[in-house]
Amino acid sequence: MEDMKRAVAKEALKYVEDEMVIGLGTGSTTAYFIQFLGEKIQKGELEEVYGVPTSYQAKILAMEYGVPVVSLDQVDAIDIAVDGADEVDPNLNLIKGRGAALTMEKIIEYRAGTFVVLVDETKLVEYLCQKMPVPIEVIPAAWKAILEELNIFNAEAELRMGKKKDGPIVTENGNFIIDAKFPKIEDPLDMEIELNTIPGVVENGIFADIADIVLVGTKEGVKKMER
Ligand SMILES: O=C[C@H](O)[C@H](O)[C@H](O)COP(=O)(O)O
Repeated sequence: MEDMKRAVAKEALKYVEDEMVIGLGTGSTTAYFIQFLGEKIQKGELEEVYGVPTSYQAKILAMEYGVPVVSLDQVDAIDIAVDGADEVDPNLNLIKGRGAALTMEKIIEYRAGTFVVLVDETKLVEYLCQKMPVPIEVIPAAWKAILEELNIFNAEAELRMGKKKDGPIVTENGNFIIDAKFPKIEDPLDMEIELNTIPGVVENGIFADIADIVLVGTKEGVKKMER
């Protein structure tokens, strides 16, 4: 599994050129990309490249490996964004947010000239929500009302609890996460928009029609899916 993650991360470097502003995703797969990117910059093989992190994890890794970091409000445009995903359907719609960074990820990746997604083959599904729930970032005061509202969609939904923290996890924006397992998402774009109309929802982890390229790590090597 780690070999597949490393392989897709290496492949993603081929899309990076001098003077690019790069959206730096969150998660274990993108961590390799940030590492390899930093190593290339340190060797002088890439120049004038800047990273816009989607989370503290991405920022800390970028600092550790020597990728110059800038914030979204310091750049005019993002040339490319690179990030992992929890599920990818045949039309390159995604579920993201296992790491609770979905809101900043979507803000940055929506704006990227090219959005490259890095996954291993276990993330490929026939339809969204086949295996993974949709993470939904919510305003803390609204969590219970939103949980109840999700019953309309027949979702099995729960508040995400901390592992090394008592009580719910708190996102980098100061919000809670609800993980909602829907029976089957027939129309990802429709569902993405509908969930965001619920008052108190900040953003949800369906990324419909955003990914341009998906690099899939398989036992036979890296495969490319493109829209
Ligand atoms: O919030 C986290 C992100 O959406 C991650 O990019 C996603 O969960 C994939 O992470 P990983 O590469 O560790 O499977």
